[in-house]
Amino acid sequence: MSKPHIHVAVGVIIRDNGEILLGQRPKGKPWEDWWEFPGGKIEAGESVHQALCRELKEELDIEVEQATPWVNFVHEYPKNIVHLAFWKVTRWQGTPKGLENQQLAWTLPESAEQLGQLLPASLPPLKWLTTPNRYVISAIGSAANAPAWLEKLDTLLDRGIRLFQLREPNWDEGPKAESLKALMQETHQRCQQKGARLLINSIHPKAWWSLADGVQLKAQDALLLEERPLSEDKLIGISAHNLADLLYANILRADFVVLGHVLPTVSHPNQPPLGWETFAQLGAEAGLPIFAIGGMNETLLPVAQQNGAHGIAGISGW
Ligand SMILES: Nc1nc2c([nH]c(=O)n2[C@H]2C[C@H](O)[C@@H](COP(=O)(O)OP(=O)(O)OP(=O)(O)O)O2)c(=O)[nH]1
Ligand SMILES: [Mg+2]
Repeated sequence: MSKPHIHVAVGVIIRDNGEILLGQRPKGKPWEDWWEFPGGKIEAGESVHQALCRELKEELDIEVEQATPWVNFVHEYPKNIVHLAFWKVTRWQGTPKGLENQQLAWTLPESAEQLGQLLPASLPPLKWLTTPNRYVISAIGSAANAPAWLEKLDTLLDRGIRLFQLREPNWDEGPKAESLKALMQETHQRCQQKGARLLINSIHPKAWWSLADGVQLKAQDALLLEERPLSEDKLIGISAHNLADLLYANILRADFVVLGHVLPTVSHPNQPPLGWETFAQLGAEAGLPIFAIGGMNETLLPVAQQNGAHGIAGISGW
């Protein structure tokens, strides 16, 4: 017999200091005592947003004021298949109370598992939450431009950017040059000092990926792989342009996807942009956090998030 599908609206309620709210499932429900994000089943005729607001009122007595779609994630349990629509809730009225006699706890994502066992499908969001939401991509070109790049890097680190990508298809000595490797190592060291991460585009040698914090795979390079190419402690991003790329990112168990280009951009003048509507539709199928790329700048981060993005990525615009 085929398993039933359950559609659930889930609130990832986030305080300004990064803490999230978890609740312990009440006695008598399936998975009693396991920790989860507040939320519950979407009823017939309800939108996800309506279900989210209703569930958070019923379970916590809060009124949602600001919420954005984040990741739709499917998980197969022994008895059913759950479709979890994770939404970020960033503003609400009232103080959460356990109206179903459930225990509640505020915790940083990295400490959440100290509370006790979390539902299996609720573990991936803890890792996603540690992924920064602004992703800066290099375009340095040559060793002569290295001082200007390092100065820009320091400025961006000071501004709180915590995710970078080295991507130098047009490096004057070629993308495998020793001069570029040396600059990669200097860049990585400066990132490490500030707790930022540096990914290496897959046009560069594979040996560099694990010297840094992981890889950003071009879509066609991802398709050549059969499994996740690096261990869980590294980050894997995949550049996607269509639904097939997104689904393949899932198979490779990537950490996130960069999807675009969303708006017109000088780097792809002859290809039509996706636009926000298509971005949102495709993103809803990804099952992973998504960065919007193409014509982005920081003022567009809220727009991107309203359209389901985890964050924004780009070369210029910082
Ligand atoms: N709320 C929530 N549900 C989750 C999470 N992770 C996860 O696998 N689930 C699963 C467990 C359940 O099978 C389903 C949610 O159903 P539920 O029992 O909470 O639904 P509900 O609040 O509407 O409760 P009820 O009225 O049906 O008793 O989704 C999570 O983080 N939060
Ligand atoms: Mg519930």
